[in-house]
Amino acid sequence: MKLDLLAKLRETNPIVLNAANFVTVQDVANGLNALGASPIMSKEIAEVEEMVQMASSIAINLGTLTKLQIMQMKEMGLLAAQAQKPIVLDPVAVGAVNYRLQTAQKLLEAFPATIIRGNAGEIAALGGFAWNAKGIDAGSGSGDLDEITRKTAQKLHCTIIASGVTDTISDGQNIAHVYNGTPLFQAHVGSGDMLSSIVAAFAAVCDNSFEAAQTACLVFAATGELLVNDHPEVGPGTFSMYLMDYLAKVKETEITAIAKFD
Ligand SMILES: Nc1ncnc2c1ncn2[C@@H]1O[C@H](COP(=O)(O)OP(=O)(O)OP(=O)(O)O)[C@@H](O)[C@H]1O
Ligand SMILES: Cc1ncsc1CCO
Ligand SMILES: [Mg+2]
Repeated sequence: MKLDLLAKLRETNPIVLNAANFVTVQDVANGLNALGASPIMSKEIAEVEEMVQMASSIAINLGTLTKLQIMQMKEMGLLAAQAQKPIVLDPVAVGAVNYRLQTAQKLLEAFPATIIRGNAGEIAALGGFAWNAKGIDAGSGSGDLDEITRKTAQKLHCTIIASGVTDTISDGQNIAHVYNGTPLFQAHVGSGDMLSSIVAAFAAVCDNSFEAAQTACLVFAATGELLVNDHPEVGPGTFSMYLMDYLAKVKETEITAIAKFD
């Protein structure tokens, strides 16, 4: 686990360009900013070229897509791939909405994702595995998440993160798990969107996408766990306030002290 990437991220302050969804856009921007990256959001195709040029990595979120936005996302992905900048895709609800699955597949035919971060229902859908996804939530399934994650990474030639109680990460060969977290992440809509953009921030400061993905998952999940340990009274509202505070101040040593991964 390369936790020293957190200091590198804060020193480098990488610009992360986001095609965000309109539900959680502010949490995504504030989460990136609090952690030490520099967020910028865009949905205008005319500015894509300049945006990609200035960005260190990009995060494409399918949460509230429109036909116009899909065109912009495709252009963003193509230009980022040409410039060899890391591309993170968050395939929101592709397990529940067929149009979204087809859109994600078309985008992935147009450009390669470096890392795809979704919940179990979303990753299973991309990999072609049976799962009962529920809207934006993971839903339920009985498949082996290690196998689903590894095979989906092989199929799509990228690093895959299947997040949840345990985050499962694979580059198609290796498998890693992050066991930290708190159920309050589920009570806050957009935890996954924040994680995807934070994955992009780590990918901006680390050439190895598998390592960047693991570190991002540990930093985010452990930060949530630390804040709940310090403030056991938090509910969904105060959790998200504290999450911003803790993303800004969390130290590598504090994460190391509670880290649970393999
Ligand atoms: N029950 C849980 N216990 C501990 N951590 C959790 C739990 N559920 C989710 N997490 C953590 O929440 C973060 C977001 O992952 P999640 O799988 O909930 O994304 P998501 O379903 O895409 O969320 P959203 O749609 O709200 O953006 C990850 O860091 C994950 O480890
Ligand atoms: C609730 C919701 N609907 C579309 S995107 C989104 C935020 C979680 O991704
Ligand atoms: Mg999600």
